[in-house]
Amino acid sequence: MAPSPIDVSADAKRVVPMSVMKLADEAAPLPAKFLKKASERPTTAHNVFCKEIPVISLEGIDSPSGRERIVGEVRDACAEWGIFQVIDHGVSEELMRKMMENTLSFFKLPLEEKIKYAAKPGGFPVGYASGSHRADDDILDWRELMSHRCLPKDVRENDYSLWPDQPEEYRKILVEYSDNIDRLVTLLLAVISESLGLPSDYIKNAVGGESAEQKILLNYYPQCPQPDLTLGLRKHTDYGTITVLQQDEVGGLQAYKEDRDQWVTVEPISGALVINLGDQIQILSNAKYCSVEHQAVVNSNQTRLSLVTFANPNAMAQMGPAPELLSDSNPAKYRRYTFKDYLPICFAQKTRKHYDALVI
Ligand SMILES: O=C(O)CCC(=O)C(=O)O
Ligand SMILES: [Fe+2]
Repeated sequence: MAPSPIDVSADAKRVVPMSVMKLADEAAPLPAKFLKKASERPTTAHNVFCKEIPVISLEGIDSPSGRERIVGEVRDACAEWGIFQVIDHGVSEELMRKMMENTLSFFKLPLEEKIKYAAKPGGFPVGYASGSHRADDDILDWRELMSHRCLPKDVRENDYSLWPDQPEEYRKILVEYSDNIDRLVTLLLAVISESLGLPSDYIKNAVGGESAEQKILLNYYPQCPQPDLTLGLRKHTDYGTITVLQQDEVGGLQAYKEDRDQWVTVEPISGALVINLGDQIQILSNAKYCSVEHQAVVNSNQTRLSLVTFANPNAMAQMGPAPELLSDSNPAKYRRYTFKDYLPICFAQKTRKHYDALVI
């Protein structure tokens, strides 16, 4: 008997047990595999937006007074929120729109086509997955995802077999987007360095300069028959340096405001990009800044897309609190490590606060 077209390998079968998009079309009730524990279910709706999360214009970054304002606003946003939005950031709205269109076209392909790019289980997914990319997950997330290793360039070039050849412009647009977001990341790392009183190139150098890693993750959250009982993406912190997130107009990204014990929903602002601090900034800043816990909620009548760029250190980068920030009154809170050793901690430990494993 000819193998079924989706039966591409034992690994792929484990990673892509079903299409969440297809389940969404079949409507209620929510399959039990997606039922989150009561303590993990959403408490704030996808469309109740928090107006306090800072929105920072990067216009004027090249003038001394503009830069001073931006560094000050970024310092406050990092210390108070760990998440903020940027506008006037130099990534064109046309490119952002094309990325959204291409991503949507990819997810609309038949499952047989998407599964050609199925991610292997374990670690950070590379390729397509649905519900979860972990082989051992009991409760799944209500999302499909597609993910690519984009930088450094030699990694990207080795990875093209997992880059779809349709829609036609997918690869070209993704490369352009990757390069544009990388420029923005370089700028933001300079501003964050300055906001900590460090030289502009400090963090960029600490994470491996031009050898730093970039991954782009595309999330598709179908409409969900019972959104109160599940999540599009469970709560976590991002393990890398910083994350740049483009979301559509639906809303669903939520950040946990620890001092208020409250989940707040990030308002979708056309043309804006959301910036999340990752664990590496928390550790490098010796917890002056914190990586924010966040999650994605879903809703019953709209699908949602988010395009997420992770700027991570190079695997061999030596990470730890910046010695320049330490003193007798501010001793190191975390031990030093090689970034490649951080990932197994993240994926072995099912808790969200991976950096706890490094606390001195
Ligand atoms: O879709 C979102 O808004 C959140 C995505 C996210 O946090 C992630 O992919 O790490
Ligand atoms: Fe995240």
